[in-house]
Amino acid sequence: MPNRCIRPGDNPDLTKERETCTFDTDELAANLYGSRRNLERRREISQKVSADPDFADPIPHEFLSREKAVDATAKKSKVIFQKWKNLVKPEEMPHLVNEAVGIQGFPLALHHAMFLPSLNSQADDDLAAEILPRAKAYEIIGTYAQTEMGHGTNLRELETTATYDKTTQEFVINTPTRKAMKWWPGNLGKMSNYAVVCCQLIIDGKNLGPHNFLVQLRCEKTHEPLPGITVGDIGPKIAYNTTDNGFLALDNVRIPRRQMLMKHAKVSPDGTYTPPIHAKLNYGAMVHVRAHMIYSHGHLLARAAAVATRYSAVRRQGRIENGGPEVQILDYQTQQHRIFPQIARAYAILFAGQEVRDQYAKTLEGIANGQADLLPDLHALTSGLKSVVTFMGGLGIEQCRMSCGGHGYSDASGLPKLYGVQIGGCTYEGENMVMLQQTARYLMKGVKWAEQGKSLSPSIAYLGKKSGKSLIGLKGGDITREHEAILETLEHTARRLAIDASQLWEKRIKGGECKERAWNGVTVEMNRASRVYTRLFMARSFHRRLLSSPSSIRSVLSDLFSLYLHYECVDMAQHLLEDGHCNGGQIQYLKKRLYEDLTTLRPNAVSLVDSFEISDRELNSVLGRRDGNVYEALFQWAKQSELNYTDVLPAVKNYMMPMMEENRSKL
Ligand SMILES: CCCCCCCC/C=C\C/C=C/C(=O)SCCNC(=O)CCNC(=O)[C@H](O)C(C)(C)COP(=O)(O)OP(=O)(O)OC[C@H]1O[C@@H](n2cnc3c(N)ncnc32)[C@H](O)[C@@H]1OP(=O)(O)O
Ligand SMILES: Cc1cc2nc3c(=O)[nH]c(=O)nc-3n(C[C@H](O)[C@H](O)[C@H](O)COP(=O)(O)OP(=O)(O)OC[C@H]3O[C@@H](n4cnc5c(N)ncnc54)[C@H](O)[C@@H]3O)c2cc1C
Repeated sequence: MPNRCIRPGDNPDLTKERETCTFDTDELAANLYGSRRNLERRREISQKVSADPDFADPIPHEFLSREKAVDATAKKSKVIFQKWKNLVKPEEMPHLVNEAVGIQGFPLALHHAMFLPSLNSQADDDLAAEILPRAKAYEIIGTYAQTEMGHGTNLRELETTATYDKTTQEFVINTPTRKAMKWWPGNLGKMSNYAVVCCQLIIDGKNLGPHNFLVQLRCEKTHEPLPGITVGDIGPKIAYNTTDNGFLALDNVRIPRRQMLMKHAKVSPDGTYTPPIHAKLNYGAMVHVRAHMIYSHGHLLARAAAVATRYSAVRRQGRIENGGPEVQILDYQTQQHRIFPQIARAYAILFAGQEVRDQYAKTLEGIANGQADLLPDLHALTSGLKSVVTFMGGLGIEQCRMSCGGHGYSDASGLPKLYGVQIGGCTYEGENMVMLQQTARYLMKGVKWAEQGKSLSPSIAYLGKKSGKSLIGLKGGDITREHEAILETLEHTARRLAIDASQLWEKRIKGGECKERAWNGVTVEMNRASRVYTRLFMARSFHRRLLSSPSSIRSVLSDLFSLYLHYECVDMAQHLLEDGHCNGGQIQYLKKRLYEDLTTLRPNAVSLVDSFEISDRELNSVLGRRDGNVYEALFQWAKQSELNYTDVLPAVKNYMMPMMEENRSKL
């Protein structure tokens, strides 16, 4: 089958892998990216970025100091948002940014991810008309400043205040304590001159809760902080080090009334407050990022899987049979068991990410027409997905890293940085344990609605179904029926965990605890229920994609889906067994099927990651390069280390040599 990755001069092991492929890699890539046209555009952008001298890197970012890396990233960002701005569609921008600057952030990341979305969805018409054209034209750079040093999760206790002064029709924005300083917002430290700042709205001494305000932070001409504003960078982090996550203190800074984001909640000139149609519409920018980060985190896992798979095809180490040749490490069952589930999960996350983006768009349409009824379902789903996907992705990337042995520990592999970026997602946009509880709240309502025979939205329709016996392992050789049997078992498990958690909660309440304390006593079980609900959604979403896929890729997607389901079930075996819905024999059957899947997928493994269609530049990994010529490239990469600029380092000359000399002279 055609695999356009085959080229002369490639590592022969990798070429052999591509020759055994049983499907059209372009067809799968086109399906993944929505159409042939989208795939072609993706390639076009990759090629043009590589050819643009403005994006050339004299040395890899890994060897730059933080300051130089920030500088290089800003320089390229200017090229993107001036020269390239009109050459790509908005939906192509993330790919362009990944290609041109990489994954560690850039000066306009938060401008795009949260500043513009906040203004778009929360500013009233007047403010939007004034500020949006300027923000969209990059005349100003903005960010989203919500988290404080003392509070990130519990937004109700944020301390920054916006007190309305009727006499001047202004808000006075103030940071009352050290721990009330805004702390963490991306691009706040050095790049942004404006921010949407989340503050407690105070009118006539009454606290009306967190609301968003547009605040200018720096002079548009000099970029110096304005009077009353203290702002800076919070320092180096595990990753995202080209992002200036920042701190901000506001000392009674006055802004006009109309700079409150008043599309939903409003304050009139005389100080009358009008609440929004849904109390949490002020949190819209977070829902926006949660809805979009699923897909981008799927892509991070896809990259790691691509690196580990390609490298494992070219790396030869050890023998499986005595006297045989050294084998490709991809032939070890343990290696396949480490890596192939990550390929399947990456596809699953990407498919789910695309579905949830569509659901987000529909919810926004409703809100624009005054209807927020789809929001609770979306909030539950995005909260669950962001938590499950970031955690799964982190584990998956780490498995991929370890599967590359020593070279996986080197920045040359690209894997340590991928991991650092990925796990940031476990914390930002709501710490995972906290967001899973948001999902659980919705599930608890769903359990009650199901008991009362009320109609349920599609994502929780399973709560209203009746369980039959698990048919796993009992349906013979028909793969379609086996998929259905597993999905039904997952539905049962998700339902059972939600009902059990609900009963545990009720029991504690009946035992005399208040609802909230009782909740804290069952949150581990609540979060389990949320995870399985989310994993069920992901499995269903993958299944929908399989059923709608063209026949040319149906077979490979079905193999991948089988592996996905078998792996998920074995991973969740405890839940399947706990209530006796499945028995030990069925789990053994699932394991046997999983090991068969590894063998089935082996000939297509490299081609499956080729279909992620990630260019060498974007992948930024010596181990994962398309041509597989890793050893020479590793040496060339290491030679660029600044420690190699000279044969004898000053550190050696000044300390080690004198020490050795002194020790020698003592003899
Ligand atoms: C676009 C591309 C993206 C690519 C990635 C870009 C990379 C950028 C990198 C990083 C950016 C990072 C940015 C940030 O981190 S911004 C800061 C994010 N902060 C958080 O997420 C804080 C988490 N905390 C909360 O969201 C809330 O405080 C809370 C939900 C935990 C609790 O809020 P609270 O006001 O106390 O509400 P309740 O728990 O009492 O809930 C009441 C009710 O409201 C529902 N609800 C809560 N939130 C929402 C919401 N956002 N939308 C809809 N509904 C919501 C909640 O479920 C309750 O419902 P009920 O049970 O029916 O009563
Ligand atoms: C890379 C990165 C980028 C970020 N970018 C931004 C940004 O652009 N803008 C912005 O405003 N913020 C940003 N943040 C901040 C981020 O949103 C917060 O750190 C996050 O919401 C978690 O809040 P916290 O730090 O207060 O954690 P905490 O709430 O202090 O969490 C600490 C621990 O307490 C637990 N915990 C807290 N509350 C509960 C609860 N109710 N139930 C059970 N357990 C609980 C948590 O699960 C966790 O284990 C960023 C953070 C990171 C790491």
